[in-house]
Amino acid sequence: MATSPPNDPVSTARDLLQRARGNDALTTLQRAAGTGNIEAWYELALWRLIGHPVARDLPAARQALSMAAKGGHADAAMMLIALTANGSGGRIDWSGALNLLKREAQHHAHAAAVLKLVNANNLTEDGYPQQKLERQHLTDNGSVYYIPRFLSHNECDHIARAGADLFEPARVIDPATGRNIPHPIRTSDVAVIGPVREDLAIRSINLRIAHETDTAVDQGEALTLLRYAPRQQFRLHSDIIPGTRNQRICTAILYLNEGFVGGQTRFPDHDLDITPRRGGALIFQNVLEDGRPDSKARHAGLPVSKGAKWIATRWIRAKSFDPWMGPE
Ligand SMILES: O=C(O)CCC(=O)C(=O)O
Ligand SMILES: [Fe+2]
Repeated sequence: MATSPPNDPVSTARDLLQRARGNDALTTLQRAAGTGNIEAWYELALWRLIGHPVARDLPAARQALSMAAKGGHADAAMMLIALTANGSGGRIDWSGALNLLKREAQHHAHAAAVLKLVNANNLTEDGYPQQKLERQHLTDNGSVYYIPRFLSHNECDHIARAGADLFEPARVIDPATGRNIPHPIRTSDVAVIGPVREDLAIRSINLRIAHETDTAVDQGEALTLLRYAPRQQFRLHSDIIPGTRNQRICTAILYLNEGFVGGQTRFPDHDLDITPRRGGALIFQNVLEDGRPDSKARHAGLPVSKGAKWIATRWIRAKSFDPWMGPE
């Protein structure tokens, strides 16, 4: 049965795409965008970000987001602000992004909430903290340490919300069969808070992690949200990636909640169990001074037996890491 043709340009374009008429789809959107249709600009921006059905072009994506944002598109504005701050498709520009957010906050409640989170911190003009936080060394050589007041409770809630709609069960490709199978080690649900979702509250947290670990912010992989339901766990493992040229030198685990049963982070070789406390950050080195993997850094997220455990992990590489490239 024939369906009646959709009458808005975005639906029309998507419909054309479904029928493998990519060029017509693009023309439809570009025409609509030319008449000031902000949904068409937004859709064009998404295509440029995703890299389908057109090539990925981050500067062009930002241009399109800017057009949509100027017309009042709230999601486009938030994405533009994220990309401006993290330097996707342009130079890193915290203060430019903050100015955009201040303007946006006058019209949209979500932007106002993010601005409030950012303003609760005393930041440099590049968005970094002014000083380091109090830390507790858990090993003699300082390879594992804990920062009890790393996040405010509002920041914990914000991180949890920033990725919650993206949760999916952890999976890996089975090398034997090539099939996508449940992850044998990590049974939690995972959600990656990538560069497009790195709003200024998330960005300021990523900058804080860089500051505390004496690393450059672009060494960090995207902040990843993990949620463990009862019986879920992260079995004993090392965060090291075998054979990579850009090793995960250290890891920051942010504890977003408490009140569940179980779920401690255990380092068997240090005889260390860390009980998650809301707002705390556990940071540890995965490599020795000479850069070789530290076998004692292996650790586990013990099974949760009651309630849900929420954390956010940032794995930090030896050199800069491009969040727009897939895993190597
Ligand atoms: O859940 C935990 O406590 C450990 C998480 C972990 O090992 C990781 O995210 O790499
Ligand atoms: Fe780990």
